[in-house]
Amino acid sequence: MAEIDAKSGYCSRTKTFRSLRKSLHLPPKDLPLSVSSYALSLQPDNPIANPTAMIDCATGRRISYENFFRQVDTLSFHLQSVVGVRKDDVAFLLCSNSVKVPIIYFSLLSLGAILSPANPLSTEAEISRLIELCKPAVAFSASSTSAKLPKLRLGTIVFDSPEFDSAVASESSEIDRVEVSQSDLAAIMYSSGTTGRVKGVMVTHRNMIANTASFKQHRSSRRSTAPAVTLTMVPYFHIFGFFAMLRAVALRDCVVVMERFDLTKMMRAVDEFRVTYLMVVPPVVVAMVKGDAAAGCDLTSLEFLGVGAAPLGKGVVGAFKTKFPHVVLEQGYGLTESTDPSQGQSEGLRWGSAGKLIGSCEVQIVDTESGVALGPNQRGELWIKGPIVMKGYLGDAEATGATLTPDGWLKTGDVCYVDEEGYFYVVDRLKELIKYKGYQVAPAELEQLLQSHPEINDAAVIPYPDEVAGEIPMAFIVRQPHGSIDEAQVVDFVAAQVAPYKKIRKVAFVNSIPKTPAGKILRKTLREAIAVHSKL
Ligand SMILES: CC(C)(COP(=O)(O)OP(=O)(O)OC[C@H]1O[C@@H](n2cnc3c(N)ncnc32)[C@H](O)[C@@H]1OP(=O)(O)O)[C@@H](O)C(=O)NCCC(=O)NCCSC(=O)/C=C/c1ccc(O)cc1
Repeated sequence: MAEIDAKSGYCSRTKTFRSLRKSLHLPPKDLPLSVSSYALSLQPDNPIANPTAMIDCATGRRISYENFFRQVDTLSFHLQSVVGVRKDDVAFLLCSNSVKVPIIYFSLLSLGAILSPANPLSTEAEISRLIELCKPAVAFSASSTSAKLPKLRLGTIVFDSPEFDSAVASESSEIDRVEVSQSDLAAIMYSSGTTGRVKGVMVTHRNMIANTASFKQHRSSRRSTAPAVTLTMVPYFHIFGFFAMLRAVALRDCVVVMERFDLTKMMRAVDEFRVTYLMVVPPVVVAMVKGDAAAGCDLTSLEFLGVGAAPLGKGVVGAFKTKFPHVVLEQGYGLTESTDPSQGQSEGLRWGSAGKLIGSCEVQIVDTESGVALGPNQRGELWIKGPIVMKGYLGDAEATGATLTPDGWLKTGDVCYVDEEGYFYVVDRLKELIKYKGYQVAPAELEQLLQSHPEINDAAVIPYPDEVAGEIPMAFIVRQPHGSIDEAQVVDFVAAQVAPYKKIRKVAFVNSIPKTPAGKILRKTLREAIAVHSKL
């Protein structure tokens, strides 16, 4: 069609950018299919039959694919026949990375149960807010975190227990077949979206199938015949790590599971297990570039570094390329609400770009003032449409309506532009969010806590640039007239009530907080003041 520019994908008639990649090869929409069945159906396509499914990075223990599938089946049988898990039951998961987590995820998905994973470092108060949202029937937890969970209808399964081990090792029979539609919910993931309060993102099986299909298409350009080995240190309780693991299993990679990030151990694991793919967040790239943790390690197996969840500075990209010239560094762009709409391309990468739009999707760049859709090289809010876009926020019609348009566009809250060759660039953020080490921190949540302190009259929280973490939460505090609260007391007060990544890490005392006449905090004014101050 002449109205679509072949280089940028921009359609002058609809004012949208179309994907320049092949359409995704997706199963018919109305075919009953869970993402677990879809993932397993892709496996035989892999020309390199990889026998090992998982390696526990800490112990070197291996689980073969044969054993992995057997354990998934046995656990599914146990969950269905002993625990009583049924289709559409929500399973709340409080698990750090472990080789058992993929087994739990695949079992639950095959039963049509809905996964709802959360950060195990969350406090009891944070967890009870999530539980209120997703109303789980059952939970999975490590023994160290199970006390933070309330009593649930089908109880809590402690996965580092002898009972769990015997449940996955016992004899099992076929499960009662469960028909899962692609439009059914596969997961409820947590995000603060473009505003403060935590929301449950409804991710469907179709969303996950589309994401996996896109990844498979992307991978087909790989030339090496060595077995693909993916090391995942990013947590499986967020969409980035979840998908890194799911897609690696779908492509029959060997997955090296790292529970807790440690740079030296990660480098040694790349060497020892001949890792080809490493999925990381920007602070890890910064650490790889700076230190000498790679000294003495043979990293020649490493082909690809996938970076997501937060922006990566140009300087870091350059330094990485100098230090690891044989490794392709690809930045992707993704959010929980849309999985990943763009992926880097190994051929012709652009510095600072998050790659090109995946197949079967379209985007618009919308002027934030006028609402008019813009063309190539113009900056505006990124809107996305396609099979990867979430169903909405659980039980929150207001937030869903503010984020999804009636004709299916997802407003991302990110300011982007698409260049004349169809490359994406993320340049700013409209949403009120802090990205600490790739984790989302909602300023409004911290402000609410601060404002509850008797010695604090008013408070505002903004992102403060940090070389290692990307951004840290900084609080501006107005003391009560006779209040004497100091920096350490502010930090400790918040730290006692939130997961460690949400801690306030910098404090300034001010006389007033700049606000609009309607009382909305002018965070931009505070951010600009900080920018000027830090240049002095
Ligand atoms: C490896 C990191 C970068 C660094 O690890 P760390 O330094 O050990 O710190 P932690 O983050 O594990 O822990 C945070 C804090 O909690 C502390 N902590 C730790 N475990 C404990 C403990 N058991 N007791 C008490 N304190 C503790 C820990 O010490 C630390 O404190 P501090 O040093 O003060 O920051 C880690 O932060 C990390 O994995 N971050 C990734 C977060 C993440 O996955 N985000 C993705 C969100 S989803 C998304 O954006 C999607 C994007 C996407 C993009 C592209 C796509 O293609 C698709 C999708």
